[in-house]
Amino acid sequence: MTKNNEGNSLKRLAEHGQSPWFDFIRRDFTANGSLKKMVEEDGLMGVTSNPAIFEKAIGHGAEYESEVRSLLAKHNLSAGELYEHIAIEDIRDACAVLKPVFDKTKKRDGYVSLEVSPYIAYDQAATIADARRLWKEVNRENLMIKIPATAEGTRAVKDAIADGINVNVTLLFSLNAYKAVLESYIQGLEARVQKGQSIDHLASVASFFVSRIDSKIDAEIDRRIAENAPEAAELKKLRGKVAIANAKLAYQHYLEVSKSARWKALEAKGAQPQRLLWASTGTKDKAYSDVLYVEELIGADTVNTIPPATFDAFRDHGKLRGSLLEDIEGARKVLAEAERLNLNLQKVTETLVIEGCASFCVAFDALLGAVEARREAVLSDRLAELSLSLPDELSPAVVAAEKKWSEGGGVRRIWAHDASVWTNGPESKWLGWLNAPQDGLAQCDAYEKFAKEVKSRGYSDILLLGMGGSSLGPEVLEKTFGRVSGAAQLHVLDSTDPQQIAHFAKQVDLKKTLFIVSSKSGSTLEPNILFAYFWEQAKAALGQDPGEHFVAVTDPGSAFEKKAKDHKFGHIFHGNPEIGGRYSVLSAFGLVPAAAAGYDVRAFLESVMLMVSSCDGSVPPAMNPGARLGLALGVAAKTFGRDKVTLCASEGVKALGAWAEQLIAESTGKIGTGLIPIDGETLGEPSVYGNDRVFVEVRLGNEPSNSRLKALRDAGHPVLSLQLHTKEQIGQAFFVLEFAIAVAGSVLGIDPFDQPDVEFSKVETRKLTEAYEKTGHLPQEAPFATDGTLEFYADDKNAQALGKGDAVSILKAHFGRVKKSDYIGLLAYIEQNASHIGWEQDLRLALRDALHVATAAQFGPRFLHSTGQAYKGGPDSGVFLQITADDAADLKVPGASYSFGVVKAAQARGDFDVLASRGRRALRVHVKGSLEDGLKRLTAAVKDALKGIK
Ligand SMILES: O=P(O)(O)OC[C@H]1O[C@](O)(CO)[C@@H](O)[C@@H]1O
Ligand SMILES: O=C[C@H](O)[C@H](O)COP(=O)(O)O
Repeated sequence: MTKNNEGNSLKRLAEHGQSPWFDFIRRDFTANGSLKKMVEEDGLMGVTSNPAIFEKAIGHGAEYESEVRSLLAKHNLSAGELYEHIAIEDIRDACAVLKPVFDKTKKRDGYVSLEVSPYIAYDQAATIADARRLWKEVNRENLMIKIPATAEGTRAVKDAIADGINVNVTLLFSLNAYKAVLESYIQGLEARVQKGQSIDHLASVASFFVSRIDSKIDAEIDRRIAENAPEAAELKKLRGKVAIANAKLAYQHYLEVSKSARWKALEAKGAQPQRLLWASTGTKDKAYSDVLYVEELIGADTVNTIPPATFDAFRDHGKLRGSLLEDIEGARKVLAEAERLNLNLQKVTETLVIEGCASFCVAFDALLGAVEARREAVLSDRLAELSLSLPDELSPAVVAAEKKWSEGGGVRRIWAHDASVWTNGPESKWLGWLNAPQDGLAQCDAYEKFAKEVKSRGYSDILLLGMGGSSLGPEVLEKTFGRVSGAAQLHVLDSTDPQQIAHFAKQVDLKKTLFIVSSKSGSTLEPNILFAYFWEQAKAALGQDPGEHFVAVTDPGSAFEKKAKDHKFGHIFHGNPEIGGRYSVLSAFGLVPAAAAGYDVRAFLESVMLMVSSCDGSVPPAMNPGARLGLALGVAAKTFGRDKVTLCASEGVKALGAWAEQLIAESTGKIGTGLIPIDGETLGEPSVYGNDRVFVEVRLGNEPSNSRLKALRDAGHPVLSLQLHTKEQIGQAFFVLEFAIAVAGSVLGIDPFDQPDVEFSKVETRKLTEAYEKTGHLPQEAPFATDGTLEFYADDKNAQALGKGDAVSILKAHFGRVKKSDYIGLLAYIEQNASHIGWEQDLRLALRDALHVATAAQFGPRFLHSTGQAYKGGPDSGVFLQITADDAADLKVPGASYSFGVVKAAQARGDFDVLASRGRRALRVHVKGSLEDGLKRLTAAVKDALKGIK
């Protein structure tokens, strides 16, 4: 059929039964009337979008900026949510412009297509769920949901059609795939008919891609011609021919099915055919006509979605003829020839689907990354910022890891609770922390009511009793925010040291103290015995049962919950059993003490939610602070041996380090691997560090960055900086670090949510306290050497390695065992007070500066619930000096035959036994008599010993 080639060629496509659609969308184009003009003047009958098209529009179009700003002014939205708001609005606007076409053509044309997330192209259930969601959200009858024609997508097409959703099936390249798609469409219609539902309002197109096939096949032809293949001449003849031939045969299949009795039956019930839509019709090879893939594919009951340049070109010089039915035999020959010449169209089309899905994912990543960048710019200093300064060797490895995570959907899988991110173990049961801030906001009324009540009761002090995750978070909050005027002072006690307990008991006014006993499990020894002690103290002070002055924070059904009920506690707050202790700060374990101390829990959580959204599954790893930080930490440790995570925080948020220590060590330090956190080690010159360090800086406001960090950066050490603009953003730091450590755990190949080695010390301790209960004393032990008031203890293996000399010689032998990339752990079972902290600092810095290794300065038993896991289960690079002492005074544990002093001694010995049983290099020094004198002597001996170590 030859037609007169005059007038607007685009408009005249209709004469051949073909509908021109536009493969483009952009807000200003719709808003300024350009789209409408095309409808009116060019006979435009539909619009298609895809992730790449939206990437170009939203990612680069300035017109979206104000919308991002106004959306964020009203809600906290993630990049994914922002994108969807914007895209849906664009799609709806275009739907409005096309609605007259839709009405005029009686639902045949006038559609606007929106694609499901490209990330789920191989997941039938997720695809259908996304299709349903988008269909509902957009809520326009002239919407088409685009679904990729993977095997899974093709199956989802049937479900979507059966649901009454208009579908545009995209990324179709092969005849076989097309046949399956058409079958799916028909089955979907049949399913509706069977259910007695109407089918006359439904529309579907099958987007058959054209130019991409030629690009692939032509490239192979060119390669073989360049290699002087003997069949070069025949190959050359196929250039630019295969895609069109392939499309023509697809159309033949369409015509055949249209004639079938099965189809006629549906047609009789009002079914519209699933038209073939020629996609990818922009000319990629400049050697071909710029309207090639329009001119050669004109035929009845088809659509061509044309990109802007091709649209203009066709309007300008496109020629019309009914090309689609021309020379079908010739098309068959082209394909047979391609087969004979081994161009392997089947393989090419399979590859193109995979590549198509992958490239839409890349485009979507770029789009979401661009939206996230806009979001960050708008939120500005309401959001903490992460910046990574990575040395040359580490940087590409981290970028590669980000790419791998992007391709593997790691972040999305975390949010989907997919345990295969880690070891495919029980991890999915420990991800409640991801939603803790949101859950906390939902419970804010209860926290606020509690806060009011605490205030109205006029407490002077709040004493929190707990260990590890139950104490470290509240401690950070107290040290960071301090006392709120008019509210009580929060104290956190996490020790069995009798001096320390007595000190706390003296510090508070027992009559006006609210006690918070925090224990997830409810079975941890320390909070239980501390509760027993302070219950008695409060009772004596108040002269009555003090139940109403006690609050429990514990997981539902725990042993402590029962105790709290029996003791008629004023409040019992439940934790979430799907959150481990070290991940619990943004749940009741942090929020209850925060509320009691008068902190604004709601504002705090609202700020955290901004970071939650930054770490969302929609934010590509390269832009996602949680993923970036975690990948940098994981890769630095795993591939470059930089496993000493050296924490360095501004004065105002310095307390964060102790919390981060537990998170890092207990989460990652196991099965011989892990990150070793180093907190509070004053920064030194680059010369005192080995290449096993990564520095994590947490900066607050305008507090200057530690000047030494610059020298460290210059010396090639990685510095990962988190800039907090306000103290409140410490909540954001909690979340981003939690996320990062989960990611690092994946890189290390471990389950970051268990703590397999902690239990061992508890067992050893229990054995010792039980022995005490029976015999009235701890099992005898003898030092292997004594020097004045310093007694040295160790297992046989360590003792033999250290010899029986004086303190200096033993310490020299012990620290002489330190090798490059080891770390030293000082584990002091003494009161944690300013003077002892200073003493430990002095000693650790002397060790670091002499031996150039990382040093950890800890107090027992507190660290047992924190870094203790890594010291036992992590890499065998620790050299430990345990310090114990005679207690100047002791305190009885009510209801037990032992005292706190005995518990502490048993804990130290249990800890040592496990270190020794793991073959760790460990030495215990016990100070007899005056502790202060003994500590001085010990420091002097260590310093002397260091002089003799090369
Ligand atoms: O809150 P709980 O159950 O008393 O546990 C306290 C701490 O003890 C540990 O289980 C380690 O012993 C930590 O993981 C936890 O934070
Ligand atoms: O639906 C339309 C397709 O997404 C589009 O035509 C793809 O074209 P391309 O191959 O030029 O990317």
